[in-house]
Amino acid sequence: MPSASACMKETMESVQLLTLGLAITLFPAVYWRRGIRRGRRDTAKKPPLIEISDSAAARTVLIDHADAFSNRPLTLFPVALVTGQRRRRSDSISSAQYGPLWRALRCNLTSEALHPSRFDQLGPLQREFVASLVATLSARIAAGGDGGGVVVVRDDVHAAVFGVVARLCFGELVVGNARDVLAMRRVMQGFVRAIGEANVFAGSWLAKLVHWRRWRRFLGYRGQQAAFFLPLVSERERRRRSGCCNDGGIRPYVDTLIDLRVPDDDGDNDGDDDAGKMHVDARRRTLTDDELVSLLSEFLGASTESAVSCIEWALAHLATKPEVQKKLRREIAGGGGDHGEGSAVSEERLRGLPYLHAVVLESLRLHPPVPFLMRDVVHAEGVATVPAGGARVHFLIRDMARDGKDWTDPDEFRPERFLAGGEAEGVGAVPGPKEIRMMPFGAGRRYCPGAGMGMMHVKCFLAALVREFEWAPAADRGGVVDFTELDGFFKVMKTPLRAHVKRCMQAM
Ligand code: HEM
Repeated sequence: MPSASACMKETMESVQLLTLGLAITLFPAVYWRRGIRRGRRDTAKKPPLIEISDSAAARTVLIDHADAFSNRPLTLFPVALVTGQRRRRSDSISSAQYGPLWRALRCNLTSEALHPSRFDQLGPLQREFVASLVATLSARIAAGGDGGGVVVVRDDVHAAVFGVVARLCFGELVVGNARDVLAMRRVMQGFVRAIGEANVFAGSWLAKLVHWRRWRRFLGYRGQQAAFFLPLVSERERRRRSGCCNDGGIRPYVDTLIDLRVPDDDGDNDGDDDAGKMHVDARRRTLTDDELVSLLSEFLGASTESAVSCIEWALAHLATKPEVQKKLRREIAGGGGDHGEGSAVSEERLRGLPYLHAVVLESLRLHPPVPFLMRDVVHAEGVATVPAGGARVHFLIRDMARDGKDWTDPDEFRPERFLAGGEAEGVGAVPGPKEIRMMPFGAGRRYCPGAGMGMMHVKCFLAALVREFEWAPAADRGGVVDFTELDGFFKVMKTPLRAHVKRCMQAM
C-alpha cells in the first residue's frame, strides 16, 4: 500500500501538473490579446541558419571578418537556464556578448587560472590524481582475475579529471571532501546530459508539458549548482579574511572571481534579484551570485567533459590499433625520468613527445568534443554568404576535419599524418591566421582559452593510461568497438568504451 507521504507527493504532482496545464492553455490567449491591444505582437523572425563546412570559407569569415563573427547566440542552449523575471543576464564567458564584460571575464581566466606559467606548478596535483586513477583501474583488473579484466573506463577517467579541475577551481576547500566532490560531479554530469537532451523542450510549451518531469529536473540543476557553489564561495571569503588558505601555491579560480571587478555598463539593475548584493564602485562591480554560478559551472564543465571525451576516443582507437599503441608506449617509456608507480609524466616531458601530440590531435580531428561552433552575425559587410538582416552561422568542425579534399583517407585514425613529413605536419590544435585545416578548439575571437590546459590534461592522463596498461577491445562484444557518437552537447561515445585491460609488464 502506498504510504501517506507517497499519496501526498502524487497529489502535489497532480496539482502542479494541472496548474502547469492551465497556465499553458491560458498564457497564449492572454498574451495574444495583450499583444494586439498594445500593438506589439512579437513579429521578430528567427534569423536564417547558415552551415559552413568548408575550411577555406571558415578561415575567411572567422579570421578576415573576426569582429563580425565574434558573438554567440544570446542563449547557448536550446532553452534558457535561468527563468523568472531577471532583467540582468547571468553570463559566463561563453555566453557574454563581445564587449567589455566578455573581455574582463576572459582576460581574468587567461591571465590567472589558465596562464601557461601555472602549468609547471600542477605536477603534484596531476601525480595525485593519476596515481588514484591507476590504483582504481588496477583494483578493477585484479577483481577480474587472470591478470586482466574488462573495464568501462569513462567514469574513472571522469573522476580523475574532475578531481584536478575541482581543485583548480576551489583549491583546498575540496581537499579531503570526497563525498561532496562526488555529489558535485554527479550534478555537473546530470546538467551536461540534460543540456544535450534539451532540444526536446525547445520552442514548445507542449513539449515541456509532456516531458514536465524532465523539464523540472532540468531547471533543478541550476539550483543544485548554486547550492554547491555559493556556500563554497562564502567559505572561501571567510578563510581569506582570517588568512588561513593553503592551496599549494596555486591560486584557485574562485579567488580570481571573488576579486574580479567587471564593467558595470548595462545600468539596468532595477528589479534584479542580485542587485542588492552587488558591490558597485565607479562603474565597476563585483560579480553577482548568478554570474558566479554560471562561471564556476562553465569552468568545471568545459574543462572536464571535452578532455574526458578526447581521452576515451583516443583509448578506443588505441585499443583497436595495437601497433599505434605500442609505438606510443615506447615513446612515453623511452625518456625514463618519471618515477614511481602511476606517477604523472611531467609537463616538460609531455611537451617533448611528438607521437603523443599526434595521437591527441588525430583523436580531436576525428572526434571534436564540441561538434560545431555557433555565431550570431548581425552585420557582415562584404561577406556574401550572410544576408542583409544577419544570420545564425554554424561551423561544422567535424565535417571540416574529415573533408576528403583536405585529408587523405579522412576517416582513418592515422596519427602519423601529424608527424614530420606527414600531410598535416605543423597543423596545431588551434589554427593560425593563414589556414584552417581543423579547429577542435574553435577559431577567431572566441576560440577556446583553455586549449593549452585541455591538451595538457588529455596528454597527462592518456600518457599514464598507456604507459601503465595494455588496451584491447573487450571480447564479449565480439572484439568490436562501437564508434557511434552520442547526439549530445558534447560528442562522447554512444556506448562507453568497454576494454580488456591488463597491467603492462614494464609498469609492474
Ligand atoms: C580538450 C579540451 C577542450 C576542447 C576540445 C574545447 C573546445 C572548445 C570549443 C570548440 C570552444 C568554442 C570555440 C569557438 O566558438 O570558436 C570552446 C570555448 C570555450 N572553452 Fe574550451 N575546450 C576544451 C577545454 C577547455 C578548458 C580546459 C577550459 C577552461 C576553463 C575551457 C574553457 C572554454 C571557454 C571559457 C570557452 C568560451 C570562450 C569564449 O567565448 O570566449 N575549455 N572550447
